[in-house]
Amino acid sequence: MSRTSLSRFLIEQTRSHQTPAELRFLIEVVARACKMINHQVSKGALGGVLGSMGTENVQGEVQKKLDVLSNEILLEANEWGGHLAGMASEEMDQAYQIPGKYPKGSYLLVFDPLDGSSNIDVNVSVGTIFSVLRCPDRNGDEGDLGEEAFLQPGTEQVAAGYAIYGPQTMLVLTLGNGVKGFTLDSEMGSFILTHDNISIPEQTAEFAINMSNQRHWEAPVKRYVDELLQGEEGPLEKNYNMRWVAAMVADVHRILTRGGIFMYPRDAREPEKPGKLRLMYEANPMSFIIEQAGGVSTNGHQRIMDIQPTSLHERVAVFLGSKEEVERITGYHSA
Ligand SMILES: O=P(O)(O)OC[C@H]1O[C@](O)(COP(=O)(O)O)[C@@H](O)[C@@H]1O
Ligand SMILES: [Mg+2]
Ligand SMILES: [Mg+2]
Repeated sequence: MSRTSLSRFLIEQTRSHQTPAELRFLIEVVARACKMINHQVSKGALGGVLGSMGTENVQGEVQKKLDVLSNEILLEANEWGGHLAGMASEEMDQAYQIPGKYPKGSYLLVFDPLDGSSNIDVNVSVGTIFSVLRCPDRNGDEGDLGEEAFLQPGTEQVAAGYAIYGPQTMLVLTLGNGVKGFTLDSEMGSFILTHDNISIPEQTAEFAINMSNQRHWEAPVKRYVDELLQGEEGPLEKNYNMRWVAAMVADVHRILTRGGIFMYPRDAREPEKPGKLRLMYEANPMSFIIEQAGGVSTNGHQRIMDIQPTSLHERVAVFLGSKEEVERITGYHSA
């Protein structure tokens, strides 16, 4: 059987003028970093990588050892080989400018180095999410690359992807022309194309939401989930199943595989924040992938990828997945 590795797929993309060589190298470097993170994650207690660092990130969340280690792996790999102007991450207060390289690199890399990190210590799937933007032309200004360069709507992404470290390790990627899934062949050390043209069914009977927050939700979300729970006897006239892995990567991966709707709405716990998930390095890359697979992604009011970010660590409400259900809950927000 002839197999297509990620490298071969990317070379073909470049040959057919769909992906500039520089972007190809950048994706290769990110994929290599994901393999290294996978290796660290899989060591578990044997590698002394479980547990917390005793530090907090800029968002006041306790950092796990693997959050910090994964961030360092991505930074180090891309600093030297990534064709980048800068990087930004969930685990860093400020954007990071590639030393001495600017303005050579044409791209910006934004990432959540380890998503679902509360799952690490209980041996449940986690992942890495990334998004690639073009570095804006700064008209010869060689000063510090500030946060503003990164504040681009999701529609400006040139690539997005995630790695999932689960029973199988996979890399799921979009370059803006569909979604491909690659499975890590750990004996060969290569990602192999196993899921060509991933597409999400328009209809679904499966939802994902953290139900423990129900009392804090806004009225449209309460109404929608109440209708889901009524099943065949309710207005939606079918029975729904529920799943919640507590790692966006794993919940989105399930939706790409068999459909579904994922919701992390804003709620009354922290009313000043418009949701829990981060726009730049969780919601935007996942929305790009979901849309490229034929799904829909909104914040209840508008398409997530149309939102103009105002800060690096901005949060957003997220409703994404199968078209019919995402459009239904989005409609309830304006009813
Ligand atoms: O624990 P909760 O509130 O259900 O939140 C789960 C959500 O939080 C996240 O874990 C946040 O990601 P991080 O682990 O990168 O902070 C999402 O992946 C997931 O959907
Ligand atoms: Mg995350
Ligand atoms: Mg994280």
